[in-house]
Amino acid sequence: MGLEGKETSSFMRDFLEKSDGYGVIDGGFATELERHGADINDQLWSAKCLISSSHLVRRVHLDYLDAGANIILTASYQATIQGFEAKGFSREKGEAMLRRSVEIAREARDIYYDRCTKDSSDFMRNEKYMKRPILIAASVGSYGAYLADGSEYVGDYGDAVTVQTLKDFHRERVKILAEAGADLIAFETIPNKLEAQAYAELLEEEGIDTPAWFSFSCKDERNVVSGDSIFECASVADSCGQVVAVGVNCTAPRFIHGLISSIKKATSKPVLVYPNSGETYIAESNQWVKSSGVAEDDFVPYIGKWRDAGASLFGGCCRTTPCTIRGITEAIYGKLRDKCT
Ligand code: MET
Ligand SMILES: [Zn+2]
Repeated sequence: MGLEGKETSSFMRDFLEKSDGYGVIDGGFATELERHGADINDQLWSAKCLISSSHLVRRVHLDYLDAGANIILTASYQATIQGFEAKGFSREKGEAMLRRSVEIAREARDIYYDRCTKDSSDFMRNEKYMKRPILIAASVGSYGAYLADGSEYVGDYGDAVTVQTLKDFHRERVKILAEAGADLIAFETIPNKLEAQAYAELLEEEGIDTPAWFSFSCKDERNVVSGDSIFECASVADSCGQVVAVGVNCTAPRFIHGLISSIKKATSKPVLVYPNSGETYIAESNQWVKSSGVAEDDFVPYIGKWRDAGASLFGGCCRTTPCTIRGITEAIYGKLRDKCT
């Protein structure tokens, strides 16, 4: 049975209230695995590490928790039953790996809490902060991410792909992740309105009671990568009862301020932003390149401005690191502490 509407809608607000009004999301996950030497140049991308490097997945989760994140996303972004099957795994094994992604993140949270009770060596000596609530968000990448050709940065699936195609593609995975014990489902890097509609219908049809967030990848201050307007996309998220936060990820920092304003016009749900480093992904060469003439790898100084514009949850996406997240934590909670004293 689904949660009562009120319960779902207050989920994120309750969490934010317990976290002094703001949330810190983790940073780039796949790119951080890569920085640790993982070879993820693969159709499964970060999910390849679920097969043989769960220790590294857990380590990256822990690094983000140590940096102050209070929401961590699982390594399931590009983990799909179809993708595992294409690699020769049985359906059961594919499903087990999806569940495993949630389990590893939960293990990291347990280890983190356990360590915090024994050790207070970090800058977060504040006991209240160390015992902060931490949410595990099961990451769901778009259909374009499964295609593994950079489609999530283009958003044009062609006429043959309909809402029904997308619902059928995502259905089993979303059900498994919802039942695996995640606190919420993070629909990430959504490239068009069609996929947002598919997710909304799917959540409704399956009566999924795990709260969800919808996060879009955008190409400028007003439009998601397909060209659909962020206002319309955020409106789809707004009308879905299970959606507890709406925002953007894997988008250049320079567009974030304008995007927050557009999203605020479409919804009163909490707004989340976790931009990438501002570099552009080139699918053919599997490389990230600097956008011409713009230096913006450090967006931490803008966090206060984005907060003033109305965002409540902040983190990083591709090519951001635990160092970025530490900066965000200090920007948010440092300021709040000043306010209280
Ligand atoms: N949570 C995913 C990651 O950081 C999002 C990737 S966006 C292409 O790996
Ligand atoms: Zn990203």
